[in-house]
Amino acid sequence: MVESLVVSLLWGSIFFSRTPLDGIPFRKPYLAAAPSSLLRLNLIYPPVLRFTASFGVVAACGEDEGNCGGRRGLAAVRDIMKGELILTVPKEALMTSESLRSKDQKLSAALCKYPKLSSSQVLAVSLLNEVNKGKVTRWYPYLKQLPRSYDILSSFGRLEIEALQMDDAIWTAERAVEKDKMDWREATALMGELNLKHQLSTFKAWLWASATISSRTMHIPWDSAGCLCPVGDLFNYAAPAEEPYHSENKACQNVSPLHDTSPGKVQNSGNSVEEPFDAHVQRLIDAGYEEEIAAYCFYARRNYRKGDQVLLSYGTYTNLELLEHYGFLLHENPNDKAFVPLEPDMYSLCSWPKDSLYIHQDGKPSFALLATVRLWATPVTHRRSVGHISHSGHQISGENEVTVLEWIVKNCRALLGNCSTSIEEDELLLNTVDKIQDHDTSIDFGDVSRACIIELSAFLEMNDRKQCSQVQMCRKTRSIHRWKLAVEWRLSYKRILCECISHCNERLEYLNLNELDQRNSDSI
Ligand SMILES: C[S@@+](CC[C@H](N)C(=O)[O-])C[C@H]1O[C@@H](n2cnc3c(N)ncnc32)[C@H](O)[C@@H]1O
Repeated sequence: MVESLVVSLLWGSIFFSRTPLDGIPFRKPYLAAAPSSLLRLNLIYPPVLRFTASFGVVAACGEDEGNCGGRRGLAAVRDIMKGELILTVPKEALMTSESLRSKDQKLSAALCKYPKLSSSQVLAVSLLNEVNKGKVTRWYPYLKQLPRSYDILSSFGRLEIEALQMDDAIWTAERAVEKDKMDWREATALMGELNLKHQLSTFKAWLWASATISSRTMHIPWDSAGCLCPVGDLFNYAAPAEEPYHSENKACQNVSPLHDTSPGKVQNSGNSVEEPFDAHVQRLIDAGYEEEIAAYCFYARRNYRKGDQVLLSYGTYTNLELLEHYGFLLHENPNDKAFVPLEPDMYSLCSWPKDSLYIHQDGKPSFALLATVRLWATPVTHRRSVGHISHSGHQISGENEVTVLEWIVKNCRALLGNCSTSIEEDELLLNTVDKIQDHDTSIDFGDVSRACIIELSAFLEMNDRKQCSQVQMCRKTRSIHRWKLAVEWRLSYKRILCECISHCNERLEYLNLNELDQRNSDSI
């Protein structure tokens, strides 16, 4: 049996660091110092007292705001084996639209009048309605510890969106903002009927509710909006590691934010999962709702040492998707991708879905991208006869391959050339901003472009804290954080494009050498 509750909650400043959380252990001294107490966990939400847990809750809030987005996580209080059940959260402790409306007649009656609202809109209104109740709701302790603001794309302002630089990303961010605006407008009549306080009916409040749902809900079979799961929603993310690296089968990935946690785990009599796993089955199954015991169950996806941070895979995401749904990105994300704009007639040439035509994080073009460009680079009259070669992933001819690689290089270069700053300038911007934030005033801007200076000036203005109220300071801090996320995102994207250029150039060199060898041997 899983040992009974050994949980501690600690507020400290462990993760006030710019390093990604993924893989970084919590500092053991903090963990050792953490008061192991049911009482502390009880602060989050009383029913968690009945949870089974074999990890500690380590809270780390390092910034001037109370609950700043993603600084807390869960750490093991003892060694944990891969496959062990580490947390169960009973159904009655899950916050769902259904559980909220079943205890609130007014909400239930009002919702009946708006059958066209989506599940996410219903959950957002239900969440705001619960917050509106203040201390009288049984959910108050849980609601109180939710982050006060988020950094998902729909919360980005103009400057932050423009800092993404790439058209696709800017479009994604604008679409996210628009979607939230539309959802909010459609729900305003319902919120009016519920007499929500003015500040809970604003677009800002809607953004908060929508971001809470996007970044914290977990998949449940009976509601596509998912559920909020106290304590379970403190697990931070690690990209699915055992993912076959170049798997391009998107169909079974990325099912839903937050946690694509398909149930179906095989369990043996002790609470560990049978080994060996089928890597495919293992991929996204470290948590899920289990009907038989009516609880959300969390399993360790690997072995952990005492003090390690315990991580969960929410699914397979590119950095832009992580930013869109969760408000963070990974500096080393094996599932990151870059997309180059294709020629219009390329789409009609292939049956591959558009999102399979991309460049891998290591710079290699995807199978589908290569196959498509190979066919496109073939004279129209020959395409039918060589279609099977491109579809099997082989090069059509040396000449064709050179055209393909050169086309990819040209397009990567064009994308990089369209950006107002270079990779080096982005690195410099991030370093400079860190220095400014660390109060180091001796900054050498060096030889940078005008765009870089304009962006830096905008940042300095943002960072100007003179005569700022506490609220304005918080707003500025968030804005700077989002802007940095945008710069980090475009930097990682540009690095993929650069890797791709190097990869294609190496291949071109190899092909040229081969051709030279061939010519030499022909002439002998
Ligand atoms: C389900 S919550 C996890 C708990 C959260 N850290 C907290 O303090 O409440 C998901 C959020 O945590 C943060 N997060 C999760 N994994 C992260 C990671 N690997 N790096 C940075 N932030 C992460 C992001 O803000 C994300 O939206």
